[in-house]
Amino acid sequence: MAATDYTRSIMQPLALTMGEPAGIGAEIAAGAWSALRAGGPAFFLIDDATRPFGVPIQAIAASEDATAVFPHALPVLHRRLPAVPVPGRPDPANAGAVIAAIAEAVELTKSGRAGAVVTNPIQKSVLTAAGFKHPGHTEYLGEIAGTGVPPVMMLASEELRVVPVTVHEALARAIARLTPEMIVETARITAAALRDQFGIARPRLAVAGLNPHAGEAGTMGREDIDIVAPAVAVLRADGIDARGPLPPDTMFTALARPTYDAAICLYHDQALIPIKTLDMAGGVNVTLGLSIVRTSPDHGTALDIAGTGRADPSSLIAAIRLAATLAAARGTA
Ligand SMILES: NC(=O)C1=CN([C@@H]2O[C@H](COP(=O)(O)OP(=O)(O)OC[C@H]3O[C@@H](n4cnc5c(N)ncnc54)[C@H](O)[C@@H]3O)[C@@H](O)[C@H]2O)C=CC1
Ligand SMILES: NCC(=O)COP(=O)(O)O
Repeated sequence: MAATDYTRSIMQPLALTMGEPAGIGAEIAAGAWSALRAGGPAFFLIDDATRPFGVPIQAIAASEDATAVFPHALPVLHRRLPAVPVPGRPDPANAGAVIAAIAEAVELTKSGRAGAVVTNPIQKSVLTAAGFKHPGHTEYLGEIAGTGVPPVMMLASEELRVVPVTVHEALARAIARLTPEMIVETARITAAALRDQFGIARPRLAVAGLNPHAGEAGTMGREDIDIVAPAVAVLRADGIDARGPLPPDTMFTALARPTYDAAICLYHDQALIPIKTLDMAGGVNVTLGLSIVRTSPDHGTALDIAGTGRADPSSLIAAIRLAATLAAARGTA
């Protein structure tokens, strides 16, 4: 599904954040390095270099050192963690370092010293308890790398792209505050990104309904008539190839998926359940509407298996490859 391919020779190294130190971030970073060291895009990890990684690592002093080190060792930009990480047991004492790694990766990318940001998963509740004001990376990145439009979450795999209009909030609140304008703005940003970053000349958008059978002509809820249909009309008047509201239970079938380039969904799980069910290992989270390229694996911190050696690095590898491709297309790599 990616529009262009990356070439290591023209790449700035990608900045990979530590994520939750008690999660699987270090393990999947090591797995991704093993898979990519012989020819994939070079990256460096912002993390505590004194931790065990299970692969050869080399502490680097600056991002510029990463590409030469990468074929031989995982380059680690050393940032000390206050508390020694224990797999499966997040320590709020490390929250500041986790957030600082995200901010540093963004600064390195903005200043041209890294090609893109790839984030390892964070334990959102731990950061919130430590005072972090944002519910996730997406919202934080909108603040520190925004472009004047809301940041938009897209999850992309070979078979499907999904975009939730509302993201990290209670379902009841998401439905209560949904407006046609929110759908239109999200869909416009998505269409622009598909055209400019993914190389799709005339993106086709499928807009999900909210209610069973997209409201069944208003007999199962009026939101599809009052909120979703007017948004689709505005998009079509704009010249965007948008359809909907579509019955959400059938729009992700094998027959339906090839008929659109992205599904605009109304809430987090309407978007993420189909893509994770189809391809948890190949799905990538990419933030649209930023001044930089940012991708992430589609999964979370997996505290239940951290430290067991069972973590699959496939989604992180896909995230690194997509970041490199998008950065090359933007000319930042
Ligand atoms: N981009 C990010 O920072 C994200 C962070 N999260 C956070 O992660 C935390 C845990 O979330 P959960 O809902 O439990 O989802 P999760 O994805 O961490 O785990 C769900 C299940 O999938 C398994 N799993 C996940 N990744 C795996 C991998 N690479 N290899 C093998 N098995 C894997 C886990 O072991 C678990 O059984 C939460 O705090 C959540 O907010 C979740 C998604 C994305
Ligand atoms: N479920 C996806 C998710 O939570 C990712 O959030 P973000 O940290 O990338 O904003």
